[in-house]
Amino acid sequence: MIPLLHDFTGARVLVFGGGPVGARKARRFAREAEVVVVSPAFADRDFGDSERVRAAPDPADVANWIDRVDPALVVAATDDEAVNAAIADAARERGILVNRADESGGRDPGSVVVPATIREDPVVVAVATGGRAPALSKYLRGELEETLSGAGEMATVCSALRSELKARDVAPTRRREIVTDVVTSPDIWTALRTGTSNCPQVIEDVLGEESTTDGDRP
Ligand SMILES: C[C@@]1(CC(=O)O)c2cc3[nH]c(cc4nc(cc5[nH]c(cc(n2)[C@H]1CCC(=O)O)[C@@](C)(CC(=O)O)[C@@H]5CCC(=O)O)C(CC(=O)O)=C4CCC(=O)O)c(CCC(=O)O)c3CC(=O)O
Ligand SMILES: NC(=O)C1=CN([C@@H]2O[C@H](COP(=O)(O)OP(=O)(O)OC[C@H]3O[C@@H](n4cnc5c(N)ncnc54)[C@H](O)[C@@H]3O)[C@@H](O)[C@H]2O)C=CC1
Repeated sequence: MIPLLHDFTGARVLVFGGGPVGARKARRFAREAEVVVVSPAFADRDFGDSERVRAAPDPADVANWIDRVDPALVVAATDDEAVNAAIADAARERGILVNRADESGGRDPGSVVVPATIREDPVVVAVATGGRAPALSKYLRGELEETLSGAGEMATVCSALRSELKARDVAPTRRREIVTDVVTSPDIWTALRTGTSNCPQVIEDVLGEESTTDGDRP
């Protein structure tokens, strides 16, 4: 399986199953997509900003639901294996992505695994184990959260710095050196994490140093 980032803005996601797992997937996709959850019962959970429809389609009905909702992705999160299998078949026949929550390895074409995710916007890190060990994905997410602290702010600094350097016609090789120095500087990481510096301040410091260096050149 190959990790990709998929933009679900304006897309629909159809979730079958209103248990804790269906709720978790609904919350996740509702960040961007229009989510519809179909289930005979809904656990007392947060389903995010999703539409809930009370129904218990049998395996022969799921294709009709998919055709009606016309989703980009279908999630099979019921506790009924025959229903989940029918959902996967119907999605595959229609070329729609499918996430089966009740399956680990041996996945079919078009199937999607939902990774454990760390967000430090705009930085995103996803962890998966090929479906083998979801508990490990969850554990590693916890570990990585600490490592990634400040990465969002660092991304903002790099992006603004690149624009500034381009605007000043700094040569591409020199631009790369400067950005690499910033991103590998333990002092800047610490300053961003502790809030003792911020994006405009870092950029002012770096550009100040760069113009001094320029001035020193023969
Ligand atoms: C294949 C996959 C399909 C998919 O759902 O996309 C899948 C499948 C299954 N999960 C099962 C169990 C558990 N899943 C979790 C947790 C998470 N599971 C997630 C993803 C995935 N789970 C995909 C693979 C990801 C990968 O490659 O690693 C996470 C990362 C993302 C999310 O779901 O949002 C989320 C953590 C989110 C976070 O906190 O960051 C926990 C831990 C807990 O609940 O505390 C347990 C109990 C402990 C255990 O069993 O490991 C079972 C057995 C059911 C049974 O029979 O009992 C199956 C089915 C099977 O394995 O056959
Ligand atoms: N991917 C993951 O992280 C995990 C996956 N699982 C798997 O996912 C499945 C769902 O997990 P839970 O939410 O904990 O189970 P659950 O049993 O609490 O919920 C299942 C939901 O499916 C609904 N349902 C039953 N028949 C349906 C139908 N025909 N159409 C639509 N909805 C229907 C039920 O009303 C219930 O709301 C489990 O059977 C298990 O195999 C379990 C734990 C974690």
